[in-house]
Amino acid sequence: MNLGFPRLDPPTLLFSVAILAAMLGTVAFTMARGNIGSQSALRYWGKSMACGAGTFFLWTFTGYWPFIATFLIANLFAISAVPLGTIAYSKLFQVEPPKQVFQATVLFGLAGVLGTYFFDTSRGIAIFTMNASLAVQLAVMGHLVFRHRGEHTLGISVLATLVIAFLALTHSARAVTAIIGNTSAVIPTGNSITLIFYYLTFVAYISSTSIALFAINNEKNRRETVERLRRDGLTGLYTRTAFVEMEQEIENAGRIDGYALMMIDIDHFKSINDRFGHGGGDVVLAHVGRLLTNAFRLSDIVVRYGGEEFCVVLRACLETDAEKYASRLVKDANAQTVRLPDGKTARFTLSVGYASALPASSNNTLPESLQSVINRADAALYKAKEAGRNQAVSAAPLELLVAV
Ligand SMILES: Nc1nc2c(ncn2[C@@H]2O[C@H](COP(=O)(O)OP(=O)(O)OP(=O)(O)O)[C@@H](O)[C@H]2O)c(=O)[nH]1
Repeated sequence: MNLGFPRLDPPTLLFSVAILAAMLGTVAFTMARGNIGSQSALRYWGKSMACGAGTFFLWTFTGYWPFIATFLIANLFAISAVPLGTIAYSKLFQVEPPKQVFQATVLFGLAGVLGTYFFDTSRGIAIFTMNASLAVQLAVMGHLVFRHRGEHTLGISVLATLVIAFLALTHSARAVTAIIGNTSAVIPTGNSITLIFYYLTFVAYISSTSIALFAINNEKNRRETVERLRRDGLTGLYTRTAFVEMEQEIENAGRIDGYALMMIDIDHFKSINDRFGHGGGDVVLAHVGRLLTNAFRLSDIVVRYGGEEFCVVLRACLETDAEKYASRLVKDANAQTVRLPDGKTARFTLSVGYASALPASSNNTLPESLQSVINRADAALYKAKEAGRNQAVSAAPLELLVAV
């Protein structure tokens, strides 16, 4: 049995890497069709892989095809691949890509190549500008992937970062050797162990970065789907089921910072439905959903609790602030007019019952359950309705309820 290492020859490897990059690019373009949210990111990734495939494919024909293709165009593809890939990651992470860095590196990299092609300047300059630019581009990409490594995609993100960093170091080393005198032209199809090593690193690069991008995209889709299922279709607010799932988290956070809770109900909503039809009522409900979303902080939890009843948890909110916010909400609702699709305008008022849950550090001995706070706010809402609606009423404190 021969246990020797199989012979890997650079031309076959080059061709195989080109096919692998083309395949991964095709997968990205195909996935882009079904991923509305990440369409642009996946398309950029497809373009990046296409550039990679183009570079390696053209290098395969070094010596057979014209120099303009195997040198000039191949290097143009090579210097564009990493920026396109980094833009793909930026789109996925919803951050601004460092466009100026890419413009500068593309121009710098190509300057040496154009010099060699048109003015016959030293190959060493082209080797330096291309490799130095690629090293910078890869460093930027690696930094981005590492900075946004998610909890669920940690392993593949770290692996991709390590491979990107290694490739960046490889290009830096080549740039340095070009400065200190090794300006000999590299023939991509030449038989050298260094080339084989470089191409294998490239296999690791395109595989790990593609898998990382696809995995991050999957995770993003999963999170968005879960989030969508937790939202009410009409108002976009959390559903009651989602609210119940947050119970433990609200109670735990409340023990440290306390919170206020409001139960909010649209007054005489049945008559709004009677006057404007169920569709008109739906438009008013959606309007109230937006009003509540805009009225509170992003960290607060706004829930469609029932048909025309809403619940808001105001994190770390003092009793006096809760009173202020509840009164302001009632006042704001009074000032609203809702334009309906048939041109009519509807108005509405709100009744609010609010209660405060104190943090564990205050005097109360046993922390109050979320359900108990809801019950107190609900009782206050009932009082607001009884007192004539269109007003906010504070709930009886917990101690008083216990004493009764
Ligand atoms: N358009 C629409 N109406 C809904 C929806 N869910 C519940 N409703 C209606 O909301 C109305 C609630 O009526 P009630 O509970 O009697 O209360 P109200 O008329 O608001 O009176 P008060 O709460 O006492 O001020 C009912 O007519 C329900 O049919 C919905 O998703 N869309």
